[in-house]
Amino acid sequence: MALPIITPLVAGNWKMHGLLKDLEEARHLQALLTENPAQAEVLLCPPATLIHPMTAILRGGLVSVGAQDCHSLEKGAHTGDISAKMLADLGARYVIVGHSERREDHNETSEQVREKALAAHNATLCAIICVGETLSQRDAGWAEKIVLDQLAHSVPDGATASNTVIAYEPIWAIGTGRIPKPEDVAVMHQTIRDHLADRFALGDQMRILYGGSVKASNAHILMAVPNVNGALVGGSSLKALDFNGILDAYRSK
Ligand SMILES: O=C[C@H](O)COP(=O)(O)O
Repeated sequence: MALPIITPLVAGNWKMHGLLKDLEEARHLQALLTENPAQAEVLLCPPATLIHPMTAILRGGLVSVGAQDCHSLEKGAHTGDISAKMLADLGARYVIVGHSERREDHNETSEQVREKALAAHNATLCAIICVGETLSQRDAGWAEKIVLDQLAHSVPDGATASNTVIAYEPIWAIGTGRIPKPEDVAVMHQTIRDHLADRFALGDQMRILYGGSVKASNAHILMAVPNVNGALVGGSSLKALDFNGILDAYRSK
């Protein structure tokens, strides 16, 4: 049977980095992509403070804008929180939910992540749902069990290939410069693919990103692993030239 054609997604997560002056990097990235397009969808997820000005700068171009988190409710008395509907109102098209930094810093459970993903869907945003194991869980041989449990509880039943993206991020690879062996990435992405294909009608077409210390020098190896349909990039997404180097994995030589 022929494999489905999946458009890869390369998403930059700026985390808590970026002031107004850094929008210049988004403008530069857009110019680099216009000059030399990549065979991938490209997304930047800046802090909430930059979503609106970034969408204004990137409007009509090749780079979409997303957010890094949302509340599970549409509105209400939740000081400091932002709803998915508000993010859509600003021009965001995606929202990351369940990043390991939020699971850790804010004690977010998979059940809460699922509610946030549902809120994203209801606001017509695509949810990028993050999963991944710690180093001790991997060393104990539990990595796949942990990720399958996170998927079972974090991905809502209404997920489709157009409203949901899965990002596999081994926590020990985030910001450390360490990456898993490509064969280990292949095993985990196949495990995730099997789960999605069993559960969802078009689960074989849902994008599965790899995240954790992706940079220009390793992207071509990681992006060539079967069932890796793009990347979730942290540190190397902050500078246009670094991010553009990763996109070379999706340009013809
Ligand atoms: O969201 C992005 C990931 O946490 C990866 O971050 P990193 O590329 O800095 O390792």
